[in-house]
Amino acid sequence: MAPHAELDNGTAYGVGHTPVSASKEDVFVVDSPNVTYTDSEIRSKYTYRTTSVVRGADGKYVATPKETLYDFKVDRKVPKTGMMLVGWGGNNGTTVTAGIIANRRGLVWETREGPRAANYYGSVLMGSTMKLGTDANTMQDVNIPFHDVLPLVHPNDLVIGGWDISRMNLAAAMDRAAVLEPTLKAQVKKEMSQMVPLPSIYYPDFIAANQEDRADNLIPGNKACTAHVEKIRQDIRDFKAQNSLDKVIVQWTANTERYADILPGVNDTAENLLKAIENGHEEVSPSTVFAVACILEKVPFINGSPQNTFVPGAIDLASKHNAFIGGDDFKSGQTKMKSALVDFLINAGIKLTSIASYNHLGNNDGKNLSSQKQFRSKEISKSNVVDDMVEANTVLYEKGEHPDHTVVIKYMPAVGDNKRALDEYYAEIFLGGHQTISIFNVCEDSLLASPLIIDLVLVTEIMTRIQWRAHTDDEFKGFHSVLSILSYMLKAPLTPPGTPVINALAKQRAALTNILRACVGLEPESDMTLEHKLF
Ligand SMILES: NC(=O)c1ccc[n+]([C@@H]2O[C@H](COP(=O)([O-])OP(=O)(O)OC[C@H]3O[C@@H](n4cnc5c(N)ncnc54)[C@H](O)[C@@H]3O)[C@@H](O)[C@H]2O)c1
Ligand SMILES: O=P([O-])([O-])O[C@@H]1[C@@H](O)[C@H](O)[C@@H](O)[C@H](O)[C@@H]1O
Repeated sequence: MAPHAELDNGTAYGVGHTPVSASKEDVFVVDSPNVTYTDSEIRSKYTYRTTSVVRGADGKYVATPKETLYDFKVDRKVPKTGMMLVGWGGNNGTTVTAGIIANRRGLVWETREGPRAANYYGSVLMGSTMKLGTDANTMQDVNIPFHDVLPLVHPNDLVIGGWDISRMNLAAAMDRAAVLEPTLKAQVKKEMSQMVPLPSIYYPDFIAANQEDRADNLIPGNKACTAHVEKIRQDIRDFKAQNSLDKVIVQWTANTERYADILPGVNDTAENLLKAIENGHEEVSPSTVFAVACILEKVPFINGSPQNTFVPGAIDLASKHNAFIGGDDFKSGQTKMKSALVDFLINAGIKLTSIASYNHLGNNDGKNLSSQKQFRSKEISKSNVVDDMVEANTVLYEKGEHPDHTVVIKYMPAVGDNKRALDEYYAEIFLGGHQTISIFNVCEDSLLASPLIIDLVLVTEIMTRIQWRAHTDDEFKGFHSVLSILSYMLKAPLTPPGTPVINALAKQRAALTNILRACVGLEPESDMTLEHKLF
């Protein structure tokens, strides 16, 4: 094998060699002096290119191209991974569980439109592709399944468990959810009937009073306490041991809670939050107790609902423990469409002036959201999704100017999980004209959200196997504990304190794609295709 170029800090990279250890499962191998494969890891030396801008006294910007050298290291061993859902007995929890079982067993079931086979449509990792590069001979794009970019966990291999305040087993809860075809349910019923959610914590003031009738599977105590944190931690350890897992990822897919007040001395720092829990402070929510338990257990915790689970004290605690957290609020249908459409309109130079965003739905989530405090949490996450795109366009919008934006959600039991979203986008166009876009979008909410739960687990899990260092440093470390890379799947992306929130859907997907590409030494996806323009 050709000699390795020894780099200052002892990292060896091949020099013009053919990688010898890319495993047979790999769809591709990167042949570069900056990428080295061993049986246990992929190492890459990555040049991160940005543009640093300063504004001179004359008001002119000075843009300076900047290069930063990073080393990335990916652990290639795919761990046996558990996914524990808080709210496992809900519409999303039962649907994602049935969906993974159906895929694992390759099930086919009869429907009115004929037979349907299990799939992972709606998962960006399992259902989409990324451009690997250009065919050296035909000059055509070569695209690969997104899932193949790095050695990711396969959802079929996930071991699933979780908690619910309702004791209903997963088969009965699946019937209660009324999401799936009877012919599919019949095939997974037996296996799911053996799945029973662990008892959970229930602090009535945080979710709608109309949820009380399901609360029959409770850990004693109706406000935060250290015992609750320790019980959840023990549940996680027990689940991991009983299933011989290497890793566990926890997600909140329980009901939307009201916002917690941010109180100095209570939840503003890690120390105060732990003290508040010890003292049974009533402003600490169940979701924050779960987050604290996961952080202390160093198990990643993702919030799929819109409430402010990650109060400043929780973010501080995660950072101190180098524990991954991510959120908020799955971005499944109406908002996903909004983040793409607003991106398109504003970046086409069309001045969006109002967004009317209405929907009605009849599932239990909608029932919980019929309570004003819980709706307010959702209204915030559904409203803020346009802010970055508006603020970035100073040609269309004055500072502080933004489109009118209203969000309405109504509970209409008859339509069940099949939410009806009606949107109107109203914009100013050339020479005083207007464009009005009206959308009627039936979102089968749980069938749209479940693939996101899978993507969130798979991306979070690989992030626990990626380390980085500045090329001149000796020590590798993990990404920041707040996983903003998850933003594509979330309405209100949580980002490291002080960093910008990106909601534009295309940018979010590009960030996810290009960070994972960098970990195997590949340049960011470029649509310049100069090879097709300069000849
Ligand atoms: N498309 C979608 O379905 C979608 C999109 C974005 C966000 N969400 C959010 O995901 C969450 C779940 O949605 P869903 O449709 O599955 O709702 P759901 O009401 O069907 O399920 C929620 C489950 O959480 C349980 N629960 C409530 N409090 C709990 C606690 N403290 N501990 C454990 N379990 C608890 C409930 O018993 C219920 O089974 C909601 O907050 C919803 O706003 C859903
Ligand atoms: O993701 P999305 O379709 O924009 O938003 C949805 C809302 O429209 C719906 O009312 C709510 O019940 C779901 O939890 C979800 O938040």
